[in-house]
Amino acid sequence: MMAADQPMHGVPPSLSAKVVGSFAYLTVKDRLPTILTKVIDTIHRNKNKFFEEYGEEGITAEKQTISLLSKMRNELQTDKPVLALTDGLGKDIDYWNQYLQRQQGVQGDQESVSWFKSPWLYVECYMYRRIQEAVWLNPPINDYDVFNEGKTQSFFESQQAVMTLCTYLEGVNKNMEETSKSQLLEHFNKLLKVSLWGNKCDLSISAGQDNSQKTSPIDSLNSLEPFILVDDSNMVWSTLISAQRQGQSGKTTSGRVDIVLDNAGFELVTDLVLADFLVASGLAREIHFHGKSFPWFVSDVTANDFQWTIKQTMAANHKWMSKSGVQWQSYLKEGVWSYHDHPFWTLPHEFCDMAADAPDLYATLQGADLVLFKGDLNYRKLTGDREWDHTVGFDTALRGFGPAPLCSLRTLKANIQVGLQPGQAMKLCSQDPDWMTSGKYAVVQFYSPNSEQ
Ligand SMILES: O=P(O)(O)OC[C@@]1(O)O[C@H](CO)[C@@H](O)[C@@H]1O
Ligand SMILES: [Mn+2]
Repeated sequence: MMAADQPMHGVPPSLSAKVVGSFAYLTVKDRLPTILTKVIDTIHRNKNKFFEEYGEEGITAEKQTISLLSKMRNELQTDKPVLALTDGLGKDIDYWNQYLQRQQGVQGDQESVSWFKSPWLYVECYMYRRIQEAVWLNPPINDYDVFNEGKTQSFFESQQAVMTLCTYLEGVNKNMEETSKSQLLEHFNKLLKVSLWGNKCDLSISAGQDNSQKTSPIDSLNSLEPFILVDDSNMVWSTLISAQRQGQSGKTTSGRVDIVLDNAGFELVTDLVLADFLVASGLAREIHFHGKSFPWFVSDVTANDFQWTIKQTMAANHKWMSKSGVQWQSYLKEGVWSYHDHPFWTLPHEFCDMAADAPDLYATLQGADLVLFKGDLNYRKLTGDREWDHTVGFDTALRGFGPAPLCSLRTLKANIQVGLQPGQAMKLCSQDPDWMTSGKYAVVQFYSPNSEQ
């Protein structure tokens, strides 16, 4: 395993809070402590609930969890060394602690692996793992999701947009038989872009503030088009088409699409709608969703969020929304859709380490005809969260990661972006200095290991 920031020929250094004034620095200095404070506040506000459920034991657990979290906030703010994990509960402990040791090896003995001196990707992931450690160490509240309130609220606040989207989906699916290939392509493009822009709605960039979708997601697409900096959607389409095979009976079968999910709330609904369309249109035979095994980066999808969202959609008092929910539930039941999680998704590793460090997950992804990676954090892990030149190819930044044809659907919320045209970044910088971190711009960036020379 390569630890982040390891000096390697031709590979740029990791983004880090050690660059004072950088986005990484501001995140570690301001956004992460704000998120921690909100977590502490949420646990405290739920004190009565814990008491009602568990009596005095619940209160003791609440106090101890808060005390561990305050201690961590203090370590962060005073740039203390990153500590080894001690909960002994997760299957991931050895990976985290080995990663810390390697990081120490990279930085050398003179400099400690501390919050502001280490790679941003590492310390940011580590904070979420330590939040989970604090919760896990404190039964009986150890299955409490500290981000649940924000995720459910963001779902309810996007109701109007969800209804619009499900109504649109119904219109598309109802006429599927008579749909020409060019109309199908048009629908595909729209729903792929809806899923792309759904990524604007994460709660980590806003440090937990409301960031839900209020306007019609379909109507906004045209005006958002100029903000897509790289648009490889035609390659996603051709990958799906070339995965289609003629069976012996003359029936066409299509490929398997894996979606590496990002946020719950509106973004998840956009992903489910896209997945529904892919299956209903015959562009995909099977969808595998990949989520997180514990609460992560404020709004990321866990198994619980996934099931809850489908149940809520089914129970909605809106004809097309509930119809969609019922359909999704039956796709799951029939195995056309499936939900998976793997500890690797909640490790700090760059994806180029996956083949060596999580060979089982790598092999799973190799079974897909197309893997869609949602969101900013997945993009950071795809590209290693490094100071790449903006004109470096996506394939170069992937550094050998390529289990299957893949595509990143990401709105830009961290200062990393590869695969741009010469001069494109400079122009953006002069027009809009925050272009990499505001979530206003997006990319649909594709790579296929099959097209390697
Ligand atoms: O992966 P997501 O949900 O699109 O974004 C997660 C995110 O908000 O978290 C970090 C902020 O701290 C940024 O890297 C990134 O923008
Ligand atoms: Mn996220």
